Amino acid sequence: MILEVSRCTFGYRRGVHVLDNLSLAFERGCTVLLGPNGAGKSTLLGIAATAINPVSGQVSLHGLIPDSAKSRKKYRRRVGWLPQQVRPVAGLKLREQVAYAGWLKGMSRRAAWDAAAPALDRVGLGGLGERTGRQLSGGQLRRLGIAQTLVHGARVVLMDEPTAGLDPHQRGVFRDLIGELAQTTSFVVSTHQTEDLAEIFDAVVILDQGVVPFQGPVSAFLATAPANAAPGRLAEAAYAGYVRGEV
Ligand SMILES: Nc1ncnc2c1ncn2[C@@H]1O[C@H](COP(=O)(O)OP(=O)(O)OP(=O)(O)O)[C@@H](O)[C@H]1O
Repeated sequence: MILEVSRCTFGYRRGVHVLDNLSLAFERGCTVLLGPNGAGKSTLLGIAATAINPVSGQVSLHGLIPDSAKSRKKYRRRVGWLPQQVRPVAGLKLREQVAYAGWLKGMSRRAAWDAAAPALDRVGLGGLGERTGRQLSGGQLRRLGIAQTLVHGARVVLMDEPTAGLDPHQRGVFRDLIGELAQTTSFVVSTHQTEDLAEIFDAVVILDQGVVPFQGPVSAFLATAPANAAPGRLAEAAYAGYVRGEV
């Protein structure tokens, strides 16, 4: 058990809870977070990243609870977050942007600068360190976002729809990268794309209207697909059996 969300409640409007007393544990490895639009996936990832404070409940990483300035800083270095939009920082070259991300997480300038080059290498952007973020494609920008989490040695990286809007080739590049990085880093990835699920992920969590109707290994998830489901669409068919639709 690595990243735990315990009895978390949160709503954007008074009296309307997106998550209500939700408890969930993400295991080591790659977990895909599925659910319909408005299910609360981004909210859950935001809480796990400590970008959103729940009204009640807490998160923890290997028992580390981010409930003080010091523990929050430590937690945020270990838990990276890739929000839906990775924004290039105006005027910064890629290595500078990655180093800046490390510095924001509390690394010294020197350590962040030194760690930025290998982080860019790991995501396949090593040769582009002199470019600025504005010169990158959508897929390269997502990879830059991952480098920004690797630079400070995140053990878990939370990603919110990282492949949305990417063409099939870039999706493939991204999938291969996650496969490689998963040797050393755990991932929780929210997505609406169910194809190729078994190739990338170890576990599935489904969130629907703030509750979790399924959590378990990919094989157990696919086994719940109806017997008449087409072989290439098992994940889609299994998913359809759990969700009630848009909120
Ligand atoms: N900043 C906000 N202010 C008010 N309501 C919000 C805000 N962000 C999200 N919501 C609402 O909270 C609910 C959960 O949204 P959230 O973005 O967490 O869902 P999601 O599962 O990530 O959806 P999607 O798959 O469409 O990205 C939705 O009803 C949404 O309209």
